[in-house]
Amino acid sequence: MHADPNGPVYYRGWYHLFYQYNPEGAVWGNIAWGHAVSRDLVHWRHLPLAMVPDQWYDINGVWTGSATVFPDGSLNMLYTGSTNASVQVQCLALPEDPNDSLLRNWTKHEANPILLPPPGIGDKDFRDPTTAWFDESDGTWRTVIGSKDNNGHAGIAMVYKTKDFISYELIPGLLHRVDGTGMWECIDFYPVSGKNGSEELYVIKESSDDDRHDWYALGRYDAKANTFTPIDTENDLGIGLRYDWGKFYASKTFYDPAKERRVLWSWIGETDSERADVAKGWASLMSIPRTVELDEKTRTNLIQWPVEEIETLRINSTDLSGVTIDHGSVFPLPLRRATQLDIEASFRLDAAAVAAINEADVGYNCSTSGGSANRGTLGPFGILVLADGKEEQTAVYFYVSRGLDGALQTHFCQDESRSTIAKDVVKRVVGYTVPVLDGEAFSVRVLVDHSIVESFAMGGRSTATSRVYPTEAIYAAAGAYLFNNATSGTVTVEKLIVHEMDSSYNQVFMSEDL
Ligand SMILES: OC[C@H]1O[C@@](CO)(OC[C@@]2(O[C@H]3O[C@H](CO)[C@@H](O)[C@H](O)[C@H]3O)O[C@H](CO)[C@@H](O)[C@@H]2O)[C@@H](O)[C@@H]1O
Repeated sequence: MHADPNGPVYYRGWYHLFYQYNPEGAVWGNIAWGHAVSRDLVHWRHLPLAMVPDQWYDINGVWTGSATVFPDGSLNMLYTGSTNASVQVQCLALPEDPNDSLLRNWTKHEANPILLPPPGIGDKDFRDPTTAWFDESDGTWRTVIGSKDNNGHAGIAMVYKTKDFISYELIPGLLHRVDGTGMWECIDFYPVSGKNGSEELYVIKESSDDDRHDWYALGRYDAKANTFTPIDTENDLGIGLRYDWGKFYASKTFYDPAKERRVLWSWIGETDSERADVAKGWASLMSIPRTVELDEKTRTNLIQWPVEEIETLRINSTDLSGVTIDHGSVFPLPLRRATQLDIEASFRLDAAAVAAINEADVGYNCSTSGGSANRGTLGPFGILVLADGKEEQTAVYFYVSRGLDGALQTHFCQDESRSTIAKDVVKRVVGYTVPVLDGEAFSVRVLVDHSIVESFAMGGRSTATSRVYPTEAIYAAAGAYLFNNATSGTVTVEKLIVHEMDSSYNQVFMSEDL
């Protein structure tokens, strides 16, 4: 099985993805670093393991880490080792041959471990160093390490400074702390642009060991004071914004200098049983890589979007724009094949129906309000994918409600409850509210690939990823449908373009790939 993406980096023409990997089975354990490379983020070649647990300081696992690229183009890797006594320590690894653009062999530094848990921090609560950044004020590199403080069950982020990546000094105070959020795994910390001269903000992300979700907050970083301050305390880290409302954990970003963008990857685990993983001999996927930007229109959230290279897999495209769907109806899409799709859709509600709802409907919640079967005045409406027209379907939908203040509120949800008739599968309805600004249509992009649905609402303001295991809605029996399950009003499908997607076969690296 594989898990967390590690040390993603662009090096000498190749995108590198390392990842937590158990070479010995389909369950977590014996953690080494798997390694794959790509020229385009779409076609991948597997390389031999980059690092294995072979030293006393990482014999219980070569855990998560990050790459740092220096101004001269060289790079290093910081990672967590789980020692022979299961203490979490930080370690340094360097490419054995910097001229090898494939970065096949790594040397663990002789000074390892280079950092031990500081006083007051549990031996098992000190892991996952971030990519380091350079602080001009004192000429040191800074890296963040996540932990927890049992006093208040707080998640905490500590910053270390170093000149040589061998000796470190803990900067007094904490970069950030939020009570009640528990251990912060796999912290990420990076600036997001201020385009058009607007102020740059910072993103801090933690993977919550308590609830296994990736939470982020937007805020300001004061390097001198060593503090991150959220722009909105109600959306502080671990309590407000999530990268994705579905299955999405231990993610990591890197800056891609080739295309001047920040790219995000995540571990998408299985939601069926461990027994099923063992039977099939593998477990988990990596998400489609996503670009991450600040939403300049709202400045309250990020925008995530599949990297543009994914579009090279588009084959047949069908334009079905302009359809109107009446309330209480389902419309089958005339597609040749519906197991691998990239769907671009936008919807407009009947203005009269919107004006007609006066009563506040504040209690709507994707997870607890009955999913796509529960009918309201303005929703649910959207798309059914991996659907056989009978028993199996995954619904991707919007539901619009009116708040106590009279304003409309839009929920973007993904309903897995009918995704399979198989037992022993976790099936939920996931999702949350998504900002929709005046005049905007309800837009969604849905990527479907047999057992995964990755959806991006409102240009990427909100996303939801579901692992699904259809047993009937497969191959030729899988279809896609538009639906409007509202009790009144029509929905006009302003745009609907469905692209069939080609497969991207990933193979072992061959010399001719060079
Ligand atoms: O692989 C270690 C790195 O992965 C991270 C984040 O995913 O920690 C995962 C974590 O949980 C794994 O082990 C659990 C069993 O102990 C298992 O239940 C779970 O499914 C696994 O993902 O690994 C440690 C140690 O077990 C545990 O505290 C974490 O939750 C990351 O923090 C590690 O560097």
